[in-house]
Parts: sequence; C-alpha cells; structure tokens
Amino acid sequence: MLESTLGLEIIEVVEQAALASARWMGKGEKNTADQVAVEAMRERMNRIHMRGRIVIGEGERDDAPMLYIGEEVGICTREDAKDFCNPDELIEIDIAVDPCEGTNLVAYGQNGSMAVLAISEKGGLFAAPDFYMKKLAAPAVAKGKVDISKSATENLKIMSECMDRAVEELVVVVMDRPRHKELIQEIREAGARVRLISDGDVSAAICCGFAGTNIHALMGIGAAPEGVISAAAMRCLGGHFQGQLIYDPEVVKTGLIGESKESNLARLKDMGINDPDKVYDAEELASGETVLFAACGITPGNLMEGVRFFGGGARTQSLVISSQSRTARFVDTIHMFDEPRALQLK
Ligand SMILES: O=P(O)(O)OC[C@H]1O[C@](O)(COP(=O)(O)O)[C@@H](O)[C@@H]1O
Repeated sequence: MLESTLGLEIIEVVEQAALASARWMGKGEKNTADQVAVEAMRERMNRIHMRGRIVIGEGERDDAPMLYIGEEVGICTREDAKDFCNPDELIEIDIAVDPCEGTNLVAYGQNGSMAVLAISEKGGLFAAPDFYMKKLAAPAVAKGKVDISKSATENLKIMSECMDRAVEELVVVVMDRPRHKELIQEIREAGARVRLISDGDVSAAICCGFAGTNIHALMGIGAAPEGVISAAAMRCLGGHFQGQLIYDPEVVKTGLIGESKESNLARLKDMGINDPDKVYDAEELASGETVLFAACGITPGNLMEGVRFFGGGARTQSLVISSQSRTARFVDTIHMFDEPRALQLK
C-alpha cells in the first residue's frame, strides 16, 4: 500500500523542500535554509491523502512550530477524513523527516546536503531521542559480519575479506570532529583511507549501500535522528547499519548533549529505553513491514545532483528506495515554474 499510494507523492515532498532550500544556497543563513525547507515539506505533505505522524522531526512541539515530533500530517488527519479518504489512506503511518540535512552545507554552498524522509506503518520507525549515536554502515556483503562493538581495525579486516580487496582500497567516511581523533588515527594506521566530512552523515551512510560510490564505510558518532533515517535506507538496500545511543557528554566532547550523563540516562528511561547501551541494527531502527525512503539533493552529492535552476524552472534529482519492491529509483525531474508553477502550489 505505502509504495503504490505514496511513492510518487513523497518524491514531490522532498523535491519541494530541496527547491526551497536551494534558493538559500551560499547565503550563509543556515536557519533560513532549514526553515524554508520545513515549510515547503509540510505544505506538500499536508496535501497527501494519508494519515501521518511525525516521529522524527524538527524537535519537540515547544521549540518547533512545524514538523514537530507528534505533529499529524496529511489530509486524512482531518476530522471529516472518512468522507473523502479511502480506508487504506486512513491507516496511520509514521514519518521521519530531515527537510534540510546538512544546513551548513547549504549555507556555505558545499556538497552533500539533501531533503530526506522515511515512512513506515505506525511503530515502524524508532523514535530516537535528540541524542548522538555511534554508527557503523557498510555494504551488504559485510552485513552481519562487521560489528560496531569490534574495533575499526577488525572491521576493516573483515570488510577487506568480504569485499575481496586490500584494506588500502577501502574508503571510510568520518565526521571531522575532535571526538574522532583516535578513530581517524586508527583507520589510517590500519591502512584504509579516510574521507572527512564536515556535515551530512546520512548521505555517507547510504553511499555504503551502493556499489561504485567509492565510500565503503561510515564510522563514528553523528546525530541519532539522522541515524534512524540512514537505517531506513540501509534496511531497504540490505546494507549493514548499526547504531548505539551516546548519552555521556564526555564521549562527544562538543555539541549539544544535555547536562550530564545522569540526566541523559534519566531522560532515556522516561522514554522507555531501558537498555541505553543497546546496539540497534537497521531492522530494529526501521522495523516496519514496509519502509520507504526518499531524498532529493539540495547541493550536489555522491548519490544525487543538487538543484539546478534555469530560466523558468529547475532540475532536481531524487532517490526513492522501497523495502517492498526492493528498488532504488533515481528520479530526474524538470520543474517548470512559469505557467505550471501555479499548478504545483495549489
Ligand atoms: O555537528 P554535530 O553536532 O557533530 O552533529 C552531527 C550531525 O549533524 C549533521 O551534520 C546535520 O547537521 P544539520 O542539523 O545542521 O543539518 C548530521 O549529518 C550529523 O549526524
């Protein structure tokens, strides 16, 4: 049901967010680049015949006026929905969104930003707290063989065996953060090559699921909500993804991670997470029977082109991945702004 009814619609949702955000590329205003993407995504989502609930979004209701966690989206959330929505459309679905993944990348005109979302039936996506997450992504051939609890050196050796290549031929993406100093050193000493990124680890994780991207692993700590979205894509692709929540501010060194380890543990308990050290795999983070993932490039990236404006229009490239049909479709769209623009928005 999800893919046939929502497949095309969710492409338009990420396209509209990317188009809006791309107007702010290189303007040095990351909050605006994010805000316009949020508004565009929400506006398009609310025209879809579905009954959606945001499980990963812009934050708690008090801080985020739109696409906040718990917000209901889609026409079929209206009270009179039974009059115009068919029974399939009344089934509740959960949605994880990141309308502008890599706000700094957009603001400074750098590669790798995208508008992204994942959908599943109710309860099918892990409602991750706004914490950090240790992540390990790797290609399908290494699935279940590499393990986040092993050292980077061990995992690289396993990957080299599964992928039939020397460790020196592997490329590992790591976020360029002080917390990764030792990890980077270890990967280099093991012989692999490191690609440091300033932002945007969703794209890096997903690249591991595609042959030919020359990205073989993502290692290190990034944001937990982004981890769930990455897991949704990797679940559909059959790639390896594991995540472990990080609740100790000492581990992260920089960034927003609550006041203390104790208060973070208490927060996790309140959320019903009783084993804070649990290692989640892709099938647990995105456990729904059907999972759909969609992304649209804002700036150019390893998987997709960014938005390219031209007189009277723009061209976008999106990716939609489905666990149902086991497909990953790249969609190249030309948006004509002159006359059809009115059609797009109304
Ligand atoms: O910058 P931090 O605090 O290390 O967080 C890393 C996370 O931030 C991101 O780079 C996204 O940043 P934005 O929220 O600005 O889009 C993620 O890709 C990554 O998981």
